[in-house]
Amino acid sequence: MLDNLSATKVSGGWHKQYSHTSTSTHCPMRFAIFLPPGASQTNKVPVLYWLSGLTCTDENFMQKAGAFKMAAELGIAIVAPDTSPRGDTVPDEDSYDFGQGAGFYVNATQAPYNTHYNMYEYVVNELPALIDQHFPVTDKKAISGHSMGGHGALMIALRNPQNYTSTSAFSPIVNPINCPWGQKAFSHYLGSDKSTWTQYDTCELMDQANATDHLPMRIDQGEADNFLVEQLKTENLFKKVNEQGYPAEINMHAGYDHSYFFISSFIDEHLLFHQSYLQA
Ligand SMILES: N[C@@H](CCC(=O)N[C@@H](CSC=O)C(=O)NCC(=O)O)C(=O)O
Repeated sequence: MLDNLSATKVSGGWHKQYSHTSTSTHCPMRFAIFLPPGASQTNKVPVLYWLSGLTCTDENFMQKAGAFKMAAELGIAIVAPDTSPRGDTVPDEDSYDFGQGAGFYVNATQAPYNTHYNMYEYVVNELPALIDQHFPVTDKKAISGHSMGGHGALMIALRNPQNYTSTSAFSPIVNPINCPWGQKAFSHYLGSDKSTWTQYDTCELMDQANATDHLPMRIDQGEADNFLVEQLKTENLFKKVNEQGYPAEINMHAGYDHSYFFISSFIDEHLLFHQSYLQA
């Protein structure tokens, strides 16, 4: 059952927030959806799933990205889930890069995280089924995200190419098994056996991708991003894309940092990129 928390008209469409009890994360989960003008059961629209980064909820992208005007024009719905399970019964840690707000889009295997921290299952299966059931959407889906959410979007698209028409990311963590954010999260959620980590690593997954499963991919990265060298490791993705001949466009931008100022500067280009595949 969906509980409607808010409904706000914007750019001729509607921004709505919902809560529901999740079978994947065993707690109430919140998500937001933008429905463009005219979306109805007789005029279904494609969906862009947006995965946010560390510390975010369903609200950061919706309030800061400035995506509604273009999404309304193109007739694309946008769905933004929360970034982790939440609540008093959900294990947490007093840090911004692990625990609540930092689910890393994996299915945790280690106690005490494995009851609730199943964001991979939630984003890949449960949420799209819920959206398909309750909203006027077609079966065309794209997936995008920022930072930890960029990792989630690319990784999920690489593992489930049949589910999506295209994928994109802003400032993604592309090689989490080799950066401090990823190593901290994966060691707690997945345990010390690093062979279980590679299934959630974009660079590793690129090595395994069949050419027939390649998806159109776009990445935008700010050159003044404080996290670029230590955490995001975009250069490792450049190498993989070249080695594998993966159809990814990686755009570096002088002067831009890691913030939503950067995302809002290029979100229209990402929506237009996805539009060309969603409407094909
Ligand atoms: N130092 C910050 C780190 C948090 C941060 O920068 N979060 C980013 C995502 S980082 C990678 O996933 C973000 O999107 N923040 C929300 C926003 O609205 O800008 C801290 O301590 O908070």
